[in-house]
Amino acid sequence: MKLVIGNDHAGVEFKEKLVKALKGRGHEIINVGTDSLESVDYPDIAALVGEKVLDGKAEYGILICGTGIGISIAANKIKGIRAALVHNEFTARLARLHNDANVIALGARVIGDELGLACVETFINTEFEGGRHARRVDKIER
Ligand SMILES: O=C(CO)[C@H](O)[C@H](O)[C@H](O)COP(=O)(O)O
Repeated sequence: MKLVIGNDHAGVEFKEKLVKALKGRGHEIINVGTDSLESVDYPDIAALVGEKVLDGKAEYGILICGTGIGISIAANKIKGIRAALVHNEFTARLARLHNDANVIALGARVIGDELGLACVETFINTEFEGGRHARRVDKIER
């Protein structure tokens, strides 16, 4: 699957591990995050990831900052982006099943490497359930 990943300075190490693991599982990764520990502003990264998802260059986006909070707030300002801050496999699954989220946000200073990878795999492998949830997602979009 084609995925776009973006991170700020707080998420460099976690991003590197995640990218390595995802590539190892056959995914194609577009990296628009920083690879340096020098401070950058997470809204700029959220914008880059949002653009790739909306352009169809990637099926899903992955966003990483220290907590996942700032970068998900920023991404959710972009029309058409539904970013879910996820802390476990349950919320990763529900973000797709019920919310049709197209971006997963993770906190590098919150989540462990293995759990973060499991969350991403669960997220990208879960289909939107539609039905009553489609009506609600439509209302969000409007
Ligand atoms: O978690 C974040 C935003 O929600 C960011 O990744 C930053 O780490 C956080 O804002 C702290 O910023 P700092 O410049 O690294 O102190």
